[in-house]
Amino acid sequence: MTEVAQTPHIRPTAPIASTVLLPGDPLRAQFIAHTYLDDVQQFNAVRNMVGFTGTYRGREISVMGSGMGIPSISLYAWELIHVFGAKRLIRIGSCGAMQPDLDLYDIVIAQSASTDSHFLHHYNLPGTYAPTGSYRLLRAFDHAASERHIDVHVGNILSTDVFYNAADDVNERWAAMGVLAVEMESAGLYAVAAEAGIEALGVFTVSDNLVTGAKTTAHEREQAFTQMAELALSVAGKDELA
Ligand SMILES: O=P(O)(O)O[C@H]1O[C@H](CO)[C@@H](O)[C@H]1O
Ligand SMILES: O=c1cc[nH]c(=O)[nH]1
Repeated sequence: MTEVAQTPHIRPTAPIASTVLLPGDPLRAQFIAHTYLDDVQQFNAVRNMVGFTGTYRGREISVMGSGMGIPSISLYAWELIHVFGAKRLIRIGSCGAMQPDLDLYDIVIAQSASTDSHFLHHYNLPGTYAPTGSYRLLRAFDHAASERHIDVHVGNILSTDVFYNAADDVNERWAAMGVLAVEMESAGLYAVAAEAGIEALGVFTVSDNLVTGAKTTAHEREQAFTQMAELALSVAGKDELA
């Protein structure tokens, strides 16, 4: 009998699709799987980092929590790619807007992800690497959004290691460089995907605005980011990306 591959963090009890949506919050993964996918099977429960596979408009798609921060998403992304054959990883996260004109629930797409993390140093490159999202996925998202008359903000975001920063001017300094919003994973995801030669993109719903102080609740962050989930599913379900 062939043994099913497993890792310290993923012990599959069902197939894993080649396209995986990755919200940070495992309960957001569960909500999306049960709200949108047909024939859902849970494939992972290790550490309660639940993952599910089902079909969306007939195409197999998985959705799994990535946890918070680059150390967490990078190990799940690495295992999904190198052990379970994932070809497209789409992060669907929440972000804090750094620009005043971004409203709660606006959609941000990370063309690139600046970072204050040291994670990229382990690639030992002779310069500063620029983590970049997949242009093909970005174009598909942009297209899907304009078909639905949804405005998206596309640009550079910050993937930070520090949610509660002791210095009080960091957000303004990144914002002055045109950075749209802050989250905590995409720079690591983009690097892991780039090294493996697969596609990745980070898409976000604005959960709070660091300039105006507006914010959503934990429950809204789990269950109310439906526009982003629907966009991601429509892109993941496209034949031309398979
Ligand atoms: O809502 P998720 O996808 O977890 O994303 C954001 O929220 C968490 C912080 O609250 C970090 O993981 C950050 O990147
Ligand atoms: O990482 C994050 C995510 C949402 N809002 C923030 O301020 N930071």
